Amino acid sequence: MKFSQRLFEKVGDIWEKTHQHPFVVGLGTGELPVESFIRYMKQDYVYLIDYSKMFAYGAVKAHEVETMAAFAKLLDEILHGEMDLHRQYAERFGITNQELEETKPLPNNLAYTSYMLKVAQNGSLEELICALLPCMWSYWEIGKTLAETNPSSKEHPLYGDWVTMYSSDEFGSLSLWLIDILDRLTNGKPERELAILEEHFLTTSRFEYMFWDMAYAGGDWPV
Ligand SMILES: Cc1ncc(CO)c(N)n1
Repeated sequence: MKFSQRLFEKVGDIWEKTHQHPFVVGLGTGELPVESFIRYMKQDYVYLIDYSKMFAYGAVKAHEVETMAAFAKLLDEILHGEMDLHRQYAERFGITNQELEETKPLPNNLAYTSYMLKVAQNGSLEELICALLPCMWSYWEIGKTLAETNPSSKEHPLYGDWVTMYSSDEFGSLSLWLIDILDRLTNGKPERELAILEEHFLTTSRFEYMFWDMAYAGGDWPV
């Protein structure tokens, strides 16, 4: 079995719960309260600033020039493509770019990005990919599922752009590219090393769920 298949099976229950989360369901039906979406968009913007740095670290950790170039290109695409979606949404709500950038991360967001960046700084390329992959892969799964189960969700006046971006083949190709690198790097690795990689994938899959929960319900510092 390919290692990516093993990972996918390992997090099956967590990802299923993510698909059933009221925030995710509400994005598809259009019934998500707008306050939750605004909180999500602001939190996700500062998340993406750290997330984009994962690709900079990817270029540092890569073993081949072609892989370095692909990570560098993706860094640029996140800063100018994916984050444009958030800037456009913000503009509709009268939120400036400065306000977006100055968003204080809520505890779950901070914990999530700190974990990912720690793995990127201290770990191997395989570890970095395993910490990063649930982000893009689970979003693609969500985008595709929403577009399939609610065919009109891509047309929704507010959430349609979100569903369109994350269900796209272009976005999906990022996951497929990382999955392919990971399967090549892990081929023949001892179980001891694979278990560490699996743990990163499991941890960031849990953080993904917690991010939806935070976006939906808040979850500020208790004191
Ligand atoms: C929290 C989170 N995970 C994944 C993605 C997909 O890039 C995103 N924008 N935000």
